[in-house]
Amino acid sequence: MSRYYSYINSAREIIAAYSGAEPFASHLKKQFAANKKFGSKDRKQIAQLCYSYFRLGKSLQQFTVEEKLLAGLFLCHRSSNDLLQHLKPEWNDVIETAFEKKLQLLNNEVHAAAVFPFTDALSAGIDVEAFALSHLQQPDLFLRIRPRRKETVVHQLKAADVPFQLQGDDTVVLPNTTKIEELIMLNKDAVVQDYSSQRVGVLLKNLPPQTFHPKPSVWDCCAASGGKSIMAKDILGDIDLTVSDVRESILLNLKKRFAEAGIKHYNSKVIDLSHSPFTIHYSPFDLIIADVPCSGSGTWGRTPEQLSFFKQESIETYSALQKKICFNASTKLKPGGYFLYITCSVFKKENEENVQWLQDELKLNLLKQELLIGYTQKADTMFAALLQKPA
Ligand SMILES: C[S@@+](CC[C@H](N)C(=O)[O-])C[C@H]1O[C@@H](n2cnc3c(N)ncnc32)[C@H](O)[C@@H]1O
Repeated sequence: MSRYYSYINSAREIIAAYSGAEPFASHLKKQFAANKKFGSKDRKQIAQLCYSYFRLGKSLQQFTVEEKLLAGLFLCHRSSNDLLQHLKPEWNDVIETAFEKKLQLLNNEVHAAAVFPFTDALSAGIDVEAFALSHLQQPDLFLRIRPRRKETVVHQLKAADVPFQLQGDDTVVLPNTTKIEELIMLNKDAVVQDYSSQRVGVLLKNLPPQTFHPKPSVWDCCAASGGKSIMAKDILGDIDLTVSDVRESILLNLKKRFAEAGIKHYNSKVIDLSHSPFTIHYSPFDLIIADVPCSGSGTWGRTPEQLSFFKQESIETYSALQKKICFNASTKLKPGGYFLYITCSVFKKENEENVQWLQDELKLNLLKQELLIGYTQKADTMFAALLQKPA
């Protein structure tokens, strides 16, 4: 059997063994670890086959897995590929051709509703066709340069001779394959942060700083590894920062990252905000950042297996959890304080419908809400809303 058939077989077996219970990246890692025969070139090719397959979502159901693997490789890539050249040369010959022409070659059977089947649940303002088909491309890697580190970062990227683009004042766009941790001091000089996530910062930049005495007290109540906290510190300057998340192991990652970022003074606590009551020191807060757990549907370009494995019923479960977290967190907001609600979801039940609930049930005033469209820029799509508690 040629090595190309062997790649196809391996990809087919790895996909067949995947249940959707964990991220596909973890499954793939375990499969490769259990199968030492794969060298790094083999792993790269097999991973590319699997990811391209998942990018097609529920399209081409009538194809065999082998045909779908090849179709994925053909549609999701724009440069010649040895495997395709060997097994489907007529497609490899036209791999650089316009996307619409490639779709025609597949009888237009790869279309929006087949790639992304949850279109009726989308937030307002999403171009269904463009959003769904954006999943066929791997998103870029984005960095947010930290204050006063631009020269250093640009110098290091130039010295490493990697292709990069500066976007706006402090965003760097890189190919997703860049091993950025080997090139710059991550977290000290720049953080890996999607472009849309960086745009949430605009809402923080517009807060009136003179209203906080002596400095803003901020609680990042779903902090994970602290991406939004580091951004809040970079934008708001000297803040009294409290971080919490549901598990200690998550906060351990945050502590490591904060040490690299030079953030020394903060309070941290494990809090499960789906339960009440709970205690937290230093409350009430001037600003609560609620970057809530969500479907992640705005980021499936990075986890395309979700296009096949996500269950629409989960949207309701996430929406209910988000309401609980917001209800509990908002009890620690000062009168006149700000509540920043964030998701990386494209579903209205997690976005504008929850913001309506925050207004109706928690009596918060909406200052601004925005769907942060990323699919036109090879970035994630997110949603953010800034609300204020009446004084
Ligand atoms: C979208 S992530 C936050 C990302 C983070 N703000 C950042 O910028 O890196 C959501 C976080 O909510 C946490 N979470 C999930 N359930 C929770 C709960 N019941 N109470 C508090 N946090 C929870 C998750 O552990 C996860 O870290």
